[in-house]
Amino acid sequence: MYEKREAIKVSEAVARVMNYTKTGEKEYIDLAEAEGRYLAEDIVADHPIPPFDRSPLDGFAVRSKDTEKATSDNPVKLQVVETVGAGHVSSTSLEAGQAVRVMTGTIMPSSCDAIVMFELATERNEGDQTYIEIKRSFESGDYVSKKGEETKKGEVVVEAGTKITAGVIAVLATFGYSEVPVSKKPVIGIYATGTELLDVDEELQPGKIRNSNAYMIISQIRQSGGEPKYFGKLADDFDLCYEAVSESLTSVDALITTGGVSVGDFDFLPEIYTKLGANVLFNKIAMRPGSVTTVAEKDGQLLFGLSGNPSACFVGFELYVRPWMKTYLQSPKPYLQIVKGSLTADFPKPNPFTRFIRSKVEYDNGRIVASPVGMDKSQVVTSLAYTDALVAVPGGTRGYRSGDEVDILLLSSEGSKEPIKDFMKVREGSL
Ligand SMILES: Nc1nc2c(c(=O)[nH]1)N[C@H]1C(S)=C(S)[C@@H](COP(=O)(O)OP(=O)(O)OC[C@H]3O[C@@H](n4cnc5c(N)ncnc54)[C@H](O)[C@@H]3O)O[C@H]1N2
Ligand code: MOO
Ligand SMILES: [Mg+2]
Repeated sequence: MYEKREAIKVSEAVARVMNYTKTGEKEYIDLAEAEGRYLAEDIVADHPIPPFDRSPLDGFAVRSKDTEKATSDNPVKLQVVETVGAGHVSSTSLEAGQAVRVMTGTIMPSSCDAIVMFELATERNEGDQTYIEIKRSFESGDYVSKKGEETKKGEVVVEAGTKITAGVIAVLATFGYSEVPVSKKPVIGIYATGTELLDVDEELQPGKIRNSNAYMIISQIRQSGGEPKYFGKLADDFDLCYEAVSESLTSVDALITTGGVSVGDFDFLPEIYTKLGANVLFNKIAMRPGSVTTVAEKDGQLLFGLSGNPSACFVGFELYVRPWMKTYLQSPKPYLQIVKGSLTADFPKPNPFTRFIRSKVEYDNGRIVASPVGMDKSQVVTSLAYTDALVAVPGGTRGYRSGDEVDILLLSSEGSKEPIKDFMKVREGSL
């Protein structure tokens, strides 16, 4: 029997999901494997950077007071008594009128307090002695890269929840993290439901289509920092689906199903949630695509019932699964980043529900513009290939014109700490 569903707002649906956040445990992994993972701890500098006063130039380490009187007419002459490369420590205690030849990165010789770059010194040999002439004075500290000038000991250099990029890896290596504390990846189970589904390597048959959603979701989970656990596809059979869903819950942090959440005769997810005794957080959202996206909770574990329609499934993941996963990974920015930019094409459809137009963002004269990438229907798959943003057209509007300023949800940005609020309306009347 068909049951009418109450549509809730997108912001409310996200908030209900986020009432069930968890954070992953900490584990240690090899630095070389750490890219793309999320830090489980603040990284605190256990030593200053630079760790010692050093020369930032190839040149000569000098005692500044020896250069006090140097001018172009009256150059000061210093004797070069040693050459030291980075990694070595000067063994000389300098006397007045002496200098040490040093390379970039060399620890400052103890009795020197300034660096004169090669370009500012004239070198000459007299017998077996080398001398330099300097035509200007140097202050104490001139051109010395001071210990701790970049980072003081005890400073937090990277915060917990940060995604590990090449730059973070450089910092971790600097501070000796051969093993990196990261949040365990949330294990997200996936079931694709539908008797019509073929495996990717199967020939098409009448009435059947290939299962694209499972592979799309696997990729979305990885992109959000999680570990997909694909259980396979299920034919539309209640007992089969119930058993499979109920059994899988023991081995995952959350479960995604795709398909079978609407009101069709073979849409079994709603009944499965009932039989499991799960609490349905919502089963209708005032959005397109993905209005039938359903989320249920059993003993604190979430079951994301994404739509079978590919675009609806894609959008449902980005809006509801992703922030939950990012919070598991301790990201301080779990929500989708929203920016304002202009639309490059008319979008004349009236919208009772908020519409998320699959789009691609680009920069035009320094401004962000979003171009819709294909047919705007829930069942469409091909437009997803170019989608890296969703343009939000709020419910109650009569469509937008090219050039209108709109809210753009960026899918390839790390995220935002601000939860989704109501989207900006350009106009309420007809075009
Ligand atoms: N009477 C009504 N009918 C429908 C409503 C409604 O409100 N009243 N909602 C429509 C909307 S909106 C959507 S979205 C779909 C959602 O359907 P389900 O989530 O129940 O998904 P299915 O019925 O299983 O499949 C829908 C569609 O998607 C294809 N599909 C399913 N799984 C996959 C997959 N893994 N890979 C690729 N494509 C998949 C499936 O073949 C169907 O064509 O319901 C509307 N109906
Ligand atoms: O849930 Mo459907 O995708 O809104 O079209
Ligand atoms: Mg259905």
